Amino acid sequence: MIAVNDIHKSFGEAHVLKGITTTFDQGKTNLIIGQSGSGKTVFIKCLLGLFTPEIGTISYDGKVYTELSADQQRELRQEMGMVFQGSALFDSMSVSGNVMFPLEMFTKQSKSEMQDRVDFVLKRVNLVDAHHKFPSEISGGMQKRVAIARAIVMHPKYLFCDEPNSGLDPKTAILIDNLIQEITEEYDITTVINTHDMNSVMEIGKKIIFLKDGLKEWEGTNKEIFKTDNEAVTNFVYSSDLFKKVRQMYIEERN
Ligand SMILES: Nc1ncnc2c1ncn2[C@@H]1O[C@H](COP(=O)(O)OP(=O)(O)OP(=O)(O)O)[C@@H](O)[C@H]1O
Repeated sequence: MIAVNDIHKSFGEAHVLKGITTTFDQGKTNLIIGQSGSGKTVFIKCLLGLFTPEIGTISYDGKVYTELSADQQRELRQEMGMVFQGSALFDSMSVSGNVMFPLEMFTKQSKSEMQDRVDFVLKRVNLVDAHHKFPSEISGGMQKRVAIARAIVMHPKYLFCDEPNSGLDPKTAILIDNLIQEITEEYDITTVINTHDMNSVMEIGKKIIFLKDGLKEWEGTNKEIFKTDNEAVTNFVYSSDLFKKVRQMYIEERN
């Protein structure tokens, strides 16, 4: 579990995060949503330890990041997996090489141990015949699977995903969402996803944090977001007529 307590982050005069308090539960897909510029990326970078909040604390299963030694912080960061927007694979490395990279960097495992683990995670993300291919030779959806395999290869306790569905068609996006949710539950990972995808909100939003102007405007589940009267949330989530109709039908069905 990650506990965030009143964090503030500024850049010069710009006060970007203005006191956010929340928790992200283990074994759940936790989503951060909000308009462009609301502070989602800065928030996820604070969770990754890439930015240090000036005020407030972030603790990871009871360990407060800023109270750890440099070595302990490094160890904690090795427990974090990251799926970057656009996958961020190394173009010059094969699929297998990309997934093996963190093991080569951070462990002293033998080549055959590493290969076994790579084979296991690639199989887990349903990529069996792609080991020797290069990123440019596989589809965007397959690239995401490789990025997920690379993010979980070190058995992370925490998984962060920045816009995991960007650039994917709706059907592939659903498959990737489902994969992230399955992996989160199967390995009991605390997963935090920064997303603009309303389908993800509805389908895998076990906990949703809505940021507005650097503050937590609302939090709840995907069931509760259907019913909320919070105007900022409804204007954002139901900005399209289709979603407005879906919400209306859902409310009528339940009355
Ligand atoms: N390194 C930085 N230096 C100065 N200002 C920054 C920095 N990073 C982010 N900001 C500012 O913080 C604010 C929030 O940015 P952030 O990227 O977190 O928004 P976001 O919600 O992720 O937006 P989007 O959905 O478009 O990615 C913006 O006004 C941005 O200009």
